[in-house]
Amino acid sequence: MEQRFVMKCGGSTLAALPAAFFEDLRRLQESGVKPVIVHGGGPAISRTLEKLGIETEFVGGLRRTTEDVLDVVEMVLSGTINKEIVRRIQGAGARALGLSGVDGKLIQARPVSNAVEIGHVGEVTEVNAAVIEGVMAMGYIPVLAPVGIDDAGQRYNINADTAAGAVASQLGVERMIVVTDVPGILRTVDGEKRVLPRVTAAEIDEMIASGEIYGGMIPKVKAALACLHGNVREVAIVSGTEPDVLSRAVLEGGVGTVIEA
Ligand SMILES: Nc1ncnc2c1ncn2[C@@H]1O[C@H](COP(=O)(O)OP(=O)(O)O)[C@@H](O)[C@H]1O
Ligand SMILES: CC(=O)N[C@@H](CCC(=O)OP(=O)(O)O)C(=O)O
Repeated sequence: MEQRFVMKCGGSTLAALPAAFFEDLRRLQESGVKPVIVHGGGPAISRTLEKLGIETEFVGGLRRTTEDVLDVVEMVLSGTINKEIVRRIQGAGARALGLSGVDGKLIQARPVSNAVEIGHVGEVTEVNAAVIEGVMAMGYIPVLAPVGIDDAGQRYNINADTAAGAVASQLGVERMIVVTDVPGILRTVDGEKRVLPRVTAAEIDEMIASGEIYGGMIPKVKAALACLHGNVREVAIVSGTEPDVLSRAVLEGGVGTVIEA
């Protein structure tokens, strides 16, 4: 079986991911499935900025990224977090290769349209799929930090959901699994919070407008809607602490909230 998928691993859930999560990933890889990981690390970036006394703020869900902030973003994402995930995968007995979007120009980017206001934040223009595929062909799980680069060598801070969606599109995988700290998109029905098993683009628009989808869930649903074309036919938003969540989401489907093309 040759089945590929992109997994986005959110900073909100990294510390809570049990060893069993990475063992599940190893078993999937052993069964012939090829994962590509794109990770976040927003909370760790915020903690480090705070320790260094550098102010940080989010504008429309994106971190305002000055030159000083960019240094910390790269240090934390491409260094600490990227290597932590690589170590955990290796600890589970699988092979992983950690890279950022700067390495081999894996994630090429340009400034977002409101860059004057929010600084060095990027949007993806191109993903070097051939190198990612080469890493997979060697039997390694690519682990990508969402720092992008342009032809002039400028680095960009890219939201990890956006970067994962772009990687999924360009690799043409069938599924993207967004691993986070909630079991899916929640909606209050009869005073009770419930996970929506499926959600349409129209419902997403409605829930953003009503404030039922807010904060860090907004870039996830936007990235999902943006990548659902071509081969990408399903994005699942799942919790990383549910047993065997990855293998169930990849092999069976119907886990967490599913957004379909
Ligand atoms: N409708 C919703 N259902 C579930 N979570 C939501 C919803 N709207 C907003 N959220 C928030 O989105 C968060 C996940 O986004 P975020 O904290 O950015 O995670 P990550 O680091 O995994 O990207 C949840 O913890 C929750 O606070
Ligand atoms: C531009 C922008 O906001 N970049 C994010 C990159 C990390 C990220 O997206 O991490 P999570 O997936 O854990 O939220 C940031 O600086 O926090």
